[in-house]
Amino acid sequence: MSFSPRIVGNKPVPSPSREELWKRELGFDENKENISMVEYHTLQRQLEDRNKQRDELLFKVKTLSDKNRVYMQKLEKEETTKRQQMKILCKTQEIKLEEKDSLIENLQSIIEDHETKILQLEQSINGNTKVKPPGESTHTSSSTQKLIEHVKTLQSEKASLIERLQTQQAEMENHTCRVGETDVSLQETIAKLEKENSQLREDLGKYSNGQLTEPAGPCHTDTEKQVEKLQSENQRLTSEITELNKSQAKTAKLFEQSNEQHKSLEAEIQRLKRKIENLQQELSHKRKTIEEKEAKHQDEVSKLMEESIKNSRRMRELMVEVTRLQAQEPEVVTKIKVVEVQVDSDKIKAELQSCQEERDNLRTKYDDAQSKCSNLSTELSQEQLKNEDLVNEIDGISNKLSEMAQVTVEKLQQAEDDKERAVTLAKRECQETIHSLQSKHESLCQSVAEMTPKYSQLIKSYKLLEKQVKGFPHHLYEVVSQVKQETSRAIHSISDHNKDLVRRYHREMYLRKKYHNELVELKGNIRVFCRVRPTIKEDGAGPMSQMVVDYDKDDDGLIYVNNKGRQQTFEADKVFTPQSSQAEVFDEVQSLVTSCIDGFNVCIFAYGQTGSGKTYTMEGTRENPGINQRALIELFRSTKEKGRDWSFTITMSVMEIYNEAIRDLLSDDPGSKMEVKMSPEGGLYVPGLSVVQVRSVEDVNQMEVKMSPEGGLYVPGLSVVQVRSVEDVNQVFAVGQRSRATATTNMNEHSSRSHALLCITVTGICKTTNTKTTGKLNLVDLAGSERVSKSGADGARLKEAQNINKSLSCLGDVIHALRCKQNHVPYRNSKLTYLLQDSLGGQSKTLMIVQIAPVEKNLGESVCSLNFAQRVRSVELGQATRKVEGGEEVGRVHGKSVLMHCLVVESL
Ligand SMILES: Nc1ncnc2c1ncn2[C@@H]1O[C@H](COP(=O)(O)OP(=O)(O)OP(=O)(O)O)[C@@H](O)[C@H]1O
Repeated sequence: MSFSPRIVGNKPVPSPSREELWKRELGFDENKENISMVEYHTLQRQLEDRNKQRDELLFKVKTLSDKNRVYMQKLEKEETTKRQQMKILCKTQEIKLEEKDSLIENLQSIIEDHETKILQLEQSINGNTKVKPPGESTHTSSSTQKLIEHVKTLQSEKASLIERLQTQQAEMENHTCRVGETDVSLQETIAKLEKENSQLREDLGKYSNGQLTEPAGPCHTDTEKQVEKLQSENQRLTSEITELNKSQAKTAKLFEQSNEQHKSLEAEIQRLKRKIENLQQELSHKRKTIEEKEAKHQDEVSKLMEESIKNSRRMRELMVEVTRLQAQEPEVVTKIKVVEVQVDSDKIKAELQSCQEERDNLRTKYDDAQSKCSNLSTELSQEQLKNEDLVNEIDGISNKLSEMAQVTVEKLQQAEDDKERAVTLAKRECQETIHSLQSKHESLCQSVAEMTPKYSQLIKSYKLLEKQVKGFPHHLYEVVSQVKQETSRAIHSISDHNKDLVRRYHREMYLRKKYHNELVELKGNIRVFCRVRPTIKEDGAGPMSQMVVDYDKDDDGLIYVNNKGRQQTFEADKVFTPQSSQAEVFDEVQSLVTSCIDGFNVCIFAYGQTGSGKTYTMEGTRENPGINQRALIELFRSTKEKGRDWSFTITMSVMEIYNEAIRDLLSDDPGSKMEVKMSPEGGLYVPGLSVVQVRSVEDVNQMEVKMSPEGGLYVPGLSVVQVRSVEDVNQVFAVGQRSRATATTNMNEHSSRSHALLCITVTGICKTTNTKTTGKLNLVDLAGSERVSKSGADGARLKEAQNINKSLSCLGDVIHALRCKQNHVPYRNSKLTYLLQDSLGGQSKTLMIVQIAPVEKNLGESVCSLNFAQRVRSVELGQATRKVEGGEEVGRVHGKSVLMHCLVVESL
């Protein structure tokens, strides 16, 4: 330690020595001798200890002053509550006393009234004792004595009640004195605590005076810290005080309960008072009636007395008169006088008699009065008895009142005792809690000392966390904004991708349509389907009925035929197995059928040997219709769908080719043969054929064909029926079937040896552009394709077979010529090819359904049919074209609009 000299003013002042510094540090005067190092250290230690003690004392003072404050508050509270309770008690007692006084006064006045009344009665009775019988007077005197006794007892009760009231007042005073004493004792304790407090302060002052030079900063901060820590303890103490308050509230509750009981007792007293009043009123009323009756009785008695006095006086007068008359003399005079006297005596006798009668009457009246008197006296005695009962009742009520007063006094006493007990208990509890709190406080101080480093550590971590938390929203905001940006970027990219996908999808859709159209156009060459019928009972049993046909699971265009141990593979555009339904078959031909609406010529053949299922595929059964009916239904549906922009007309003709002769199956004369002719304009036509639009079967049946052809290919006389619904179609089919059946002897045989044709023409006119399209759909159920050698026919059968073979081979030739792109296509070699010229040409769509019977015995024919299909399949017919009038494609197909026997008349 080194010190440099200080400059004070202009003079250098030497730096204080180490000893001086120590002295200053320890708070000694400069006059004190220098102290050694050892002394300094010991004094420093002592100073530290004293500081500690001072802190502790300060802390204690603080806690004590706090406690003192709390206790003072508690005491004040208790005092106020007690004062209030005392006030309430005093008031209630005063009210009670007042009530009792008023009651006593009332009773006294009643008694006085009674006494006066009794005295009056006694006086009145004494006045009448002369005429009354002696028994009555004794009775009245006994009743009055009783009344007097009752009054005396009431007075004694009153005196006892007054005594009780006085004792209660004395008790009240004692209680107030006791409360005052407790107040004084509490104030004394407060004063003691204040004294202790002041003493502690003085001690503190002493300590602080002994350490004047000591820096107060750190000590003050420590105490503050301790104070802060103890504030939490104070809170706990306050909670305990609230508990104490609760216990006090409990005592208050008890007090309230006693008050309630007191109130109920008061109500009972009130009720009894009312009852007493009622009884008193009744008593006074009865007394009044008695008085009235007594007065009446006295009047009557006095009247009777007066009358008896009057009578006795008259009697005496009469007697005197009689004696006077008897004493009179001489004879004449006496005679006269005797006569007179006799007369007078007679008169007097009569008078006497009347007087006696009168006296008798009076006696009877007197007797009556006596009896009335006795009755009245009995009534009076009864009334007196009643009075006695009332008096007894009043006694009982007063007894009850006294009991109740006693009970209330006892209860009040009990309540007071309870209250005192509760107060002492609360005091004891307070003391206990103070002790426990002191011990708790000590333990808390220890725990606080232990907790401080942990607390500082916690504060550190809290500050760190606070910093992190403060920074968290900013960080969160940053992250959220980043995520938002990323998500918006992702959404934008997704939406862009979606837009791209939509664009691509639209493009794909467009391309798909385009390619589909191109495919349909490419498929405009002859397409070949193969359909294998299921085995039927006609196939029989045995080795010849073995299945020789198999299919490829992966390729529905391949069919395998087991030809005597050698498996032959044939290709088709689609192979229908025996399990394939009519609907599945139609699904595949549907697009071809509907292309007829667009103005394409379509021809669908069913090719195959007899019994291979051609008719089943084309016509089907009633329950399971084939391509013919389904095609028409689909045409109706599609044309209806397009009906908003287009108006369509569907017409149909049904015909057959048998032995190279065309027959109109809708005609009235189906047997008549028809010819295909070319119109003068260069087309084929049937000379003499009437062309008319028919709308129903009836139209067909009734029509007269009169129109002459205007040119082009036509079948003269061919019936053309417009159909609008499936019902129309069924009717037309029925007519066709009927015509076919009537013309032949064996329908089955006939059907297998003739080609059945259903020609449907769909004419559409666009409502907006006035464009007209005409498409034809030819559905042909060919005759059986079996070879003549196999059938072994001769004569007519041979001719039939030859014609069939001819037409089928012609069909083959035409297809071959088309395949080889020969200049000449031999359409005219058979009626069938001639009729199907439009549908087999380069601008048409052709479908050949090759029917196969799957068993061993049909193997040869099946292989032949499949070979034919292979031949046909390889033919290239070129691109199909639409037949549109008023459009670009009209020129390409103009002049070929009339095919076979189908003549189309459009009424535009
Ligand atoms: N796919 C099939 N499912 C069920 N039965 C069928 C099927 N194909 C054909 N048949 C049945 O086979 C029998 C012969 O069929 P269908 O008469 O159609 O032969 P077809 O080739 O027309 O004979 P035809 O040349 O003599 O007229 C019929 O009883 C028919 O019901």
